[in-house]
Amino acid sequence: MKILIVDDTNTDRLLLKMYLLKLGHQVVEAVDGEQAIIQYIKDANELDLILMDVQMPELGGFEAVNKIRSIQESRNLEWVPIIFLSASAEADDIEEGIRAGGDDYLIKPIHQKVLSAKMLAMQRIADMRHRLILANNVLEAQASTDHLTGILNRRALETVLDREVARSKRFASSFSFALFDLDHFKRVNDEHGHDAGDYVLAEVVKRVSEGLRSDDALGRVGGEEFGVLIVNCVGKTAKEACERYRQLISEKPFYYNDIEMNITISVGCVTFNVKEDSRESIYKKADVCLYEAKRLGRNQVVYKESS
Ligand SMILES: Nc1nc2c(ncn2[C@@H]2O[C@H](COP(=O)(O)OP(=O)(O)OP(=O)(O)O)[C@@H](O)[C@H]2O)c(=O)[nH]1
Repeated sequence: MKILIVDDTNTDRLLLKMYLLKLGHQVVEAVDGEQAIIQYIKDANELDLILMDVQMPELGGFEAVNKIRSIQESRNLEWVPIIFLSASAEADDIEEGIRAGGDDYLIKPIHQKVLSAKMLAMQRIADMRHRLILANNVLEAQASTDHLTGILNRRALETVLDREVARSKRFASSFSFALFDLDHFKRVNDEHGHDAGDYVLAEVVKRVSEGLRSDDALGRVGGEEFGVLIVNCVGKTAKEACERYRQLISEKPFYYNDIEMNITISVGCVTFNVKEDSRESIYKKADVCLYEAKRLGRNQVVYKESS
């Protein structure tokens, strides 16, 4: 485990450090409450345990832990178990420590056997926490991914759009947003089956992805409808980017088993107006352009400066 020891008494801190090193743990040190807070902010994602002395000058252990817990909450940092170390065995002190945000309390001087037994228990908690963090990462990735194509799903694309809208408003910069939809896709399913349709959807994503720049984001917003956030790109250049996506789909046929299919897309694109647009308004405007592209005969791009 990576353990933060907080103690203003050098001998206590060094003795504890030597013992923990002997048990195979990694140790970082802080000599007072303030340093402990700084160290926690720096290492929150790596720390497995904090051992906190209670009686320290300036910022005492209880106050330091109180602050650590509120920083953890407000900055959404990792929870780390905290054990207080104190010469006082008073029930009131133990109660105050746990209320301040500590998870356990050891009375000094700490018997080596008690310490090593506690470390064993903490190791189990640390292992469980790591497993939970890993499982959570997997779940988060799954919750933001479209299963069929592997790109962002609608919810995740909206989150990316929200971030870009906020960035644009802060820096008075702009971006463009495109919605595209496969033309007469129902026919693919009807004539060649759902598997062929699924293949086409995945292949469309592959081809359009080739035309994206690294900061752009592509997401599947509906059955056969996709959204593209085109960053730092407005006007003629945005329209050209959409033309590129359109051509990547129409320029060569799709093959599924021995079936040849000619696929096209219609694209609606708008540029974000910093003064008046929101995520919802730009989405609606792109949708109106897409509808226009369909109405004009499909396989084309309709681009409008947002006004
Ligand atoms: N294979 C497959 N088909 C899907 C999926 N999601 C939606 N679809 C199909 O997409 C088709 C959409 O049909 P429509 O909304 O009529 O649109 P369209 O045929 O593309 O016609 P236009 O958009 O007007 O050009 C329907 O047949 C849906 O079943 C999917 O995940 N896989």
